[in-house]
Amino acid sequence: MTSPKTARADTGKPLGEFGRIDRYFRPLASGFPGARGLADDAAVFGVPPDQELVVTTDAMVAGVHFFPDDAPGDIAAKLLRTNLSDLAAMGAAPYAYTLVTALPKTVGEEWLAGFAAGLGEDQARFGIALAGGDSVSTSGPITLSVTAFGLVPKGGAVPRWGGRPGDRVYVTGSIGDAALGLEIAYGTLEVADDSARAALLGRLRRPDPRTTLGPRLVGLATGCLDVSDGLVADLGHLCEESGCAAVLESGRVPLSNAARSVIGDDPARFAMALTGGDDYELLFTAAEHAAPALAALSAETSVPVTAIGHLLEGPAGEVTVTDAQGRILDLPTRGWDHF
Ligand SMILES: Nc1ncnc2c1ncn2[C@@H]1O[C@H](COP(=O)(O)OP(=O)(O)O)[C@@H](O)[C@H]1O
Ligand SMILES: Cc1ncc(C[n+]2csc(CCOP(=O)(O)OP(=O)(O)O)c2C)c(N)n1
Ligand SMILES: [Mg+2]
Ligand SMILES: [Mg+2]
Ligand SMILES: [Mg+2]
Repeated sequence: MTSPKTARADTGKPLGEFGRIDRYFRPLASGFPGARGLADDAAVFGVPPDQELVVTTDAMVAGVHFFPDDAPGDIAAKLLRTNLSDLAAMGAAPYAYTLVTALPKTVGEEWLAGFAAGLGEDQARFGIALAGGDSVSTSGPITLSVTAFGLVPKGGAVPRWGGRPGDRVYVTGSIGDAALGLEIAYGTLEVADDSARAALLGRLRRPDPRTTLGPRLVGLATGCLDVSDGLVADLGHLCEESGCAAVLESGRVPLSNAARSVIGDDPARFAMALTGGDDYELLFTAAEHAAPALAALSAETSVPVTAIGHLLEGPAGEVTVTDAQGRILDLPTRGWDHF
């Protein structure tokens, strides 16, 4: 069903709530009939009979998740991608999303135009459409939330709690870039090499959700989640839910060239990489016999998959981090906690 509505003409006057929806958000919903042209009270969409809907919500607040003066297109990309990362962690393919914007009255149309353009680019990149949302004003900082809907074969969603003692622990891509990028953004880490600096800041601002690899883990991974709070903290979450413990061999944790050069032999920076979060890589477990299939999947999708440890019987949630010599590495924290 398509909406009879089209964007209003530009009259030069402030657009107001509905004018903004018309101009900036309606075009993002045009490819998705269930959005009903953003002209109805709600969206309506079905699910193919052999699939299930996977639903995830994440919010972002200026000053907490991004800097208030970050480019609006980057903010949009991070907002959508962090949610796509949660879909990937469930083994779900992107389908549709809803958007809540709570904006201070000082946020103008230039910001909104950049934000909507960023959403549009990523919608095309990841194959997802806007289905609806809400627009409110706030006397606080910019606050944004996306609810993402994904599709997974019935019964196939990969749980956090499927890990079993003896399983290997794997991570995609590389870890720590965003955490180092955050230190650069705060001005607490000096990086002279421009390309390393740009690479680390880039991973902070525009994470790379593993939307292609995630759905391929259905039936292969025993447990999975995405790394948002920090590698050690999130492995702890998987272990808590799986009722077991883990050993994380820190010497095996994949680092980008930029991260490796910035970390050097500084243990504090290495700890930052292991616990800083914002990675949006997939952290998953699989039985030992799945190793050849995972190697083939990694080659096929061009997404690095690295074995970094294993699960074992032990107190639920306990993560022992070892160094390259097998000694226990003491970390100041496991990861991000909002409270
Ligand atoms: N305010 C809330 N109301 C309901 N469920 C919540 C709330 N906050 C978190 N959760 C749920 O708690 C679990 C852990 O949340 P979270 O750590 O944010 O997961 P993730 O890192 O994947 O976003 C998720 O299942 C999430 O849906
Ligand atoms: C300005 C700024 N300060 C700090 C951070 C770091 N940071 C903020 S929240 C967070 C954890 C992930 O966010 P959360 O809301 O916990 O996402 P979820 O775990 O629900 O996916 C991190 C690492 C940041 N990205 N930007
Ligand atoms: Mg969350
Ligand atoms: Mg998650
Ligand atoms: Mg979190």
